[in-house]
Order: sequence, then structure tokens, then C-alpha cells
Amino acid sequence: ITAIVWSCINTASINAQQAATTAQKTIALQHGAHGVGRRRDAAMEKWRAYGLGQFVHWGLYSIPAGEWNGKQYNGAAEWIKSWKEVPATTYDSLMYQFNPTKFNAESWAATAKQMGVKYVTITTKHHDGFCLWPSKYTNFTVANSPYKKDIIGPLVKAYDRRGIDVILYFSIMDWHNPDWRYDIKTREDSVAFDRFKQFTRNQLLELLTLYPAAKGLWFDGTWDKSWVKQAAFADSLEKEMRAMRPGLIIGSRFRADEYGKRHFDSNGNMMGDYEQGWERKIPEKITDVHGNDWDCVMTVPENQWGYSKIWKGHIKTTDELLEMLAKCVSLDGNFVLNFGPKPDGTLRTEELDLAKGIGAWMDTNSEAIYNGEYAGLVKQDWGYYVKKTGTNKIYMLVFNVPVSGALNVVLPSRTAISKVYDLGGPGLSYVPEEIGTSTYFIHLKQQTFKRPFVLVLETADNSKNSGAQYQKAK
Ligand SMILES: C[C@@H]1O/C(=N\OC(=O)Nc2ccccc2)[C@@H](O)[C@H](O)[C@@H]1O
Repeated sequence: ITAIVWSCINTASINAQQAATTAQKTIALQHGAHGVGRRRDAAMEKWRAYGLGQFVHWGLYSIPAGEWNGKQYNGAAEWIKSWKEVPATTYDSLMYQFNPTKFNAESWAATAKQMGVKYVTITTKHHDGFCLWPSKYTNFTVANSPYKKDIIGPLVKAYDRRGIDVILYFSIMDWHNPDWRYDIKTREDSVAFDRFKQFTRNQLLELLTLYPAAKGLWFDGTWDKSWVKQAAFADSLEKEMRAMRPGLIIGSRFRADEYGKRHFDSNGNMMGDYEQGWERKIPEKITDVHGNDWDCVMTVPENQWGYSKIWKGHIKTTDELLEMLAKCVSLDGNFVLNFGPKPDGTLRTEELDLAKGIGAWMDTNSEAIYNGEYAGLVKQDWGYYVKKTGTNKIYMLVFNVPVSGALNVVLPSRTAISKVYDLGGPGLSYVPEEIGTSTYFIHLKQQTFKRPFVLVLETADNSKNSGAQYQKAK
């Protein structure tokens, strides 16, 4: 017996040593993630519950709309200033054409409200450097356009008073500012970029001061070496902004740690409050999101954020976008759909139609989207599970009805379905057929469905009658 005991002790100690060596050693970081795991304060709990958001990309790029001197730009319309065919000064003179006479912040916000969005991310300044607010740190703003008036203020007010939270998009990269650098190679670069850093700090503090209702900042244009090398500056600026606006929400794209690691620091911990890497892509499974909050930002065409006259390639339909929304919420994320308003300030018809279609579905089914989280159930082909935060209510968002008409549900053992009903069909309920321990078929009552629909599962603990017999499979 002694020999057996000794061999067990030896095995255990060898396993412990192996575990220590394989576990990554934690690196001491000054400017890495400042928290591990999810923020649990009210502001972040609210962000986590949004489910559906709207992105708005609007600026001077909306005027050329992907075309220059009659030629189509192959990239994303909001990047047209970077096209070699476009002289920067000629692009910048578009400021003198910016006059969205039909712009109406209230109508944009009303469209978003009807669509069912809970937050909106609005471009204040994109990579081209044009500011949609009258910044006092540059002349390249709406104040010097024929339009003259602030765009951001009315938008914040119109959305906020409808209960839609506003997040301000801000591009660090600024092609208009002569002090912008892609990398810091010389003394001159360093002197210029120090001026640029102060300009950036001034504009961000200005935005937080002018628009105190804004709940967060969505940073972009932070991938170049010049900014990646500013770990200390960016960290201190983030701290300053958070101190100025308690509860402020900032994603993983803002800053790098002192080893240049972005989104996840050198110890693998996420920077910021939520992961911002899901741009035009959606995680496949829950392990892809590493237990973090995240949102997916999505375009209607393949890759156009700003208004583009011609939408090439596949244009996503209402049901495709609803399935993306369902998938995001089922995996603990939010889904943010982009709108690229026209230069006159109106929204394009295709986007208005999508907003109406999504809104109509949300009118019936939004309780399966808001305050939703990963249900922890075995994924089935028919669609997506969403669990209502803080309850045992589970929603089945059905997009693919099997030819059998029977939806398979596998629950954790000792859990039973106590009730099933259709969120959309008043009084339409189901009696599931139990075909194994905590395994069921829900036999749908109709054969064809034109739209995605939601069933509500109420579950109960049935550990007491664990030996329960189940109905003979029919
Ligand atoms: C929301 C989009 O954000 C951008 N760029 O996004 C990224 O760079 N995405 C990215 C890059 C590397 C990894 C993951 C995502 C911008 O250039 C674009 O014009 C648009 O505003």
C-alpha cells in the first residue's frame, strides 16, 4: 500500500510541475488590460443587454459615394481619399460642398427606434479627418461647410431622448492632420506626432465635454505603428477619459500594451470593456469569444460603410440580418448594422426597407433579443437558443425548420421542459415529446413558415423524479 501511495504522490507532483510550465508565465505589464473578466457595473450591464445596434458612417466621403471623375473606386467608399486618383487637397475641398439640406436627426432616430435598436455608434471623425462637430482644434469641420451647423449634437439629442444610447466613433488615424504619421522613424516624426497626440487628446476631451450623454467611444484607425507605440500615452488618456465620464465604455481597439499587443495584451487579457475584432464577421461558437463581451459591426453590402452610389455583390436581406442578430445574441454579443446616409442627409431606400423589416420582426420577437445571453445548450440545426438574463426562460429562434417538422431539444440532465409556446402565435403552445432523458422533439403544427419565429421554453428542475419513464417514441 505504501508503494501505491508514494507513486500517487509522485504522479501528482509531476502533474503539478507540468501544469506550471505549460501555464503561460504572467508578464508584468504597466499598460495592459486593467481588469480581467466582465465589467459588472450598471452601465456595462446595460450595454450587454442591448442586443441590436445601429452604426452610422457619414461624412465628406458620402459626396463622391465611391466614384471619382466617373471612375468607380474599388475599395470601401469612406476610404476614397486614400485612392491614388484622388488628390488630398481636392478631396478636402469637398468640405465646401457639404450641405445636407434634408438632414433631420429626429427622422434618423425615429427610423432607428422603429427598427428596435438600443444603441447607435455615429462617426464623429473618420480617417479623412473631417469633423461632424464644430471642433475648435481644426478648421476641417462642419462649421466651415455651407451647412455650418453641428451634426453630432442634434443626433445625440434625438437618439438619447428616444432611449437609444449613443456611442461616438472616433478615428485616431487622421489623414488631414499634417502631424499624423504611420510610424515614428525620425526626431521630426516624434516632434510632429507629439503635437498629434495632444490634438487627439484635445478632440476627445472636447467630445466628452460637448456631448456628456454619450455612453462610449468606438475607436478605429489604431493599427499603425505610430499609435501602437503610444502604450503609455494611450493608457493615461483612457484613464483620463474614464475619470471624466464614469461608466464610459471603450472597446479593445483603442490602445496597445507596451509590447504592441492589441485587443488582447501580452498576457492574453482583453484590453478595454468589450472585444471589437468582430468587424463583418461573427464567432462560430462560444469558445471563440473567450467569456468577453463583444459586438459585431456589419455592412449591408460586402464592405461599404460610407454611402456608395453603387452597391456591388451580395446585398444582405432582412432574414439574413435577423439570423446574424440571433447568432450574435446567442453567443453573448450585440449585432450592430451599418447605415451610410446620402450626402443630402436622407437614408437610402434599401436601408429604410431593412429597418422596417427588422423592426416588424422585432415588434413581435424583441423579448428574445433584449437582455439575452448564451443559453449553454447543445446547438441544434434549427437555429439559436437565447437565455433571458437572470431567468430560466429560454428562447428558440428558429430559422431552419427540418422536413420532419420536429425540433430537437437537448437539455442538461435533471432539467425538463415545463412549457413551450410560440412568441408570435397567441395561444399557440406545444406539448413536447420526451424521447430520452432531458431530450425532446417539439412537433411543429404547421409545415411552412415564411419568416423566422421564436418559441419560448420554460424549464424546470426534475431531479426529484430522475427515474421518470418517458413517452414511447411515436
Ligand atoms: C467600421 C470600419 O472600421 C474600419 N476598419 O476596421 C478594421 O480595421 N477592422 C479590423 C482590422 C483588423 C482586425 C479586425 C478588424 C474602417 O477602416 C472602416 O472604414 C470602417 O469604419
